[in-house]
Amino acid sequence: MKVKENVDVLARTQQVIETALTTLGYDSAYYELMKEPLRLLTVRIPVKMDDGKVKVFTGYRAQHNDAVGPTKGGVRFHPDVTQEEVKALSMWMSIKCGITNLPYGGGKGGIQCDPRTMSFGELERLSRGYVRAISQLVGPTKDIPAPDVFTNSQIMAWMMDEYSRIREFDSPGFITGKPLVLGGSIGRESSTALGVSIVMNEAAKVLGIPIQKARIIIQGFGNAGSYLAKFLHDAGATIVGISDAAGALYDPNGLDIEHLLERRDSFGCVTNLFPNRITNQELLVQDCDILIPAAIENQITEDNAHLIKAKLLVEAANGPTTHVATQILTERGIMIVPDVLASAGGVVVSYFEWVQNNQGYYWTEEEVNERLTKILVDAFHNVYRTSQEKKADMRLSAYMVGLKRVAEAVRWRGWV
Ligand SMILES: NC(=O)C1=CN([C@@H]2O[C@H](COP(=O)(O)OP(=O)(O)OC[C@H]3O[C@@H](n4cnc5c(N)ncnc54)[C@H](O)[C@@H]3O)[C@@H](O)[C@H]2O)C=CC1
Ligand SMILES: O=C(O)CCC(=O)C(=O)O
Repeated sequence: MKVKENVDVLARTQQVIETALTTLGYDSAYYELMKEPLRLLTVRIPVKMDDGKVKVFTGYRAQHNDAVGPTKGGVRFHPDVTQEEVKALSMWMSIKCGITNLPYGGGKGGIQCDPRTMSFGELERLSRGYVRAISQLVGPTKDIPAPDVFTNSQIMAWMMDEYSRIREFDSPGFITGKPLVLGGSIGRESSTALGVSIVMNEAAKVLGIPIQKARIIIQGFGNAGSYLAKFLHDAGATIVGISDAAGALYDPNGLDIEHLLERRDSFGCVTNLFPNRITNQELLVQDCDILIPAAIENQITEDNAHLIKAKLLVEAANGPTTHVATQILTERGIMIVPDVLASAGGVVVSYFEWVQNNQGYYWTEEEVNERLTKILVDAFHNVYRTSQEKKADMRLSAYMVGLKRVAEAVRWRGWV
């Protein structure tokens, strides 16, 4: 009987990190240091619920490596959050920051909860409780959180306010993804999607796919997926499929994106309004030129990789494709723009937000977009060139580019 592939995100990340460091010629001590976060904090957060009862939530904050600079990465609120997932997510952040030359290492946080079933007040108390629990470990020069799945600018605002109260001074640089009036950056909300479209354009040029004629499927209709649908639709592409946690919609003639954007709820759900929806798994194997997973991990596995019809897979989500699926798709000649490159636009504009907070001087939309575009176009070509030179797949190449920067900082500091 065939053994099922191990889809554990931490194990597969460690595997690629080890291969990347070995290929780059670093000795095993570098891998020993980087195969786990330097620090992982687990916290228990008591929250008074609206019915008067206390519910205790589990949360995490992982700091993968701070040799390059303070750690940086989002906080997710999701029922499936685990310690292993948060660790892997923090490692991916180190690689993203390395690829884009940001002065950060990787961090990530998460709370096991379902914000879709919680009131505004309960969410505020949970967000503030999380900050109180992790406040010793984080800060504008230590570790800077940001939004991720099911967290948004309101949650960032509560977290920033709680941190400022604890420290007794206004600390906008503690967190990014804030509302503009509290020191947010123009363009942060749409930056992950804009970044995906920038690197996708570069990949499409390499493959000779004209975006205006491309048929595109996007899995996930939240922050990343919905802005992406808008940008690509506005650029003339045909969005033939979208999905959310409730299911998926597919129309080979193109979906009415404006209507779907108007009807989606604050958790990125809209397909529940349509009786003709299909499943997320059915959507992924429909006909298209470009497939963009923008939801959660482990969506493309050994079970469906051989059925994918797209010529280009652009990973807006973190970790959507397993190790075996990466091999199958690469062998089939399908180009993968890996998560650590494709979804880096968010952290790049978060960095711009932090710089603006430190300066107290705010940039225009043109300045943000121009700088973001330059960083990501360079990053794409650096990773693509590495893949050609080393005859490596795009994921391994991205890990090599990102980890080299971390390894060099580790070496100069004399840690290894
Ligand atoms: N928001 C950001 O700045 C960044 C987000 N990302 C990644 O992009 C992906 C999406 O994040 P956001 O758009 O921010 O989150 P979001 O919370 O705004 O949207 C999540 C979307 O995924 C859908 N979803 C949730 N569970 C699902 C499931 N089991 N099956 C199918 N769909 C499901 C939701 O319905 C929603 O449409 C995540 O992997 C995240 O880590 C990466 C870089 C930055
Ligand atoms: O904006 C940030 O600092 C981090 C975004 C993030 O969590 C990610 O890229 O996965």
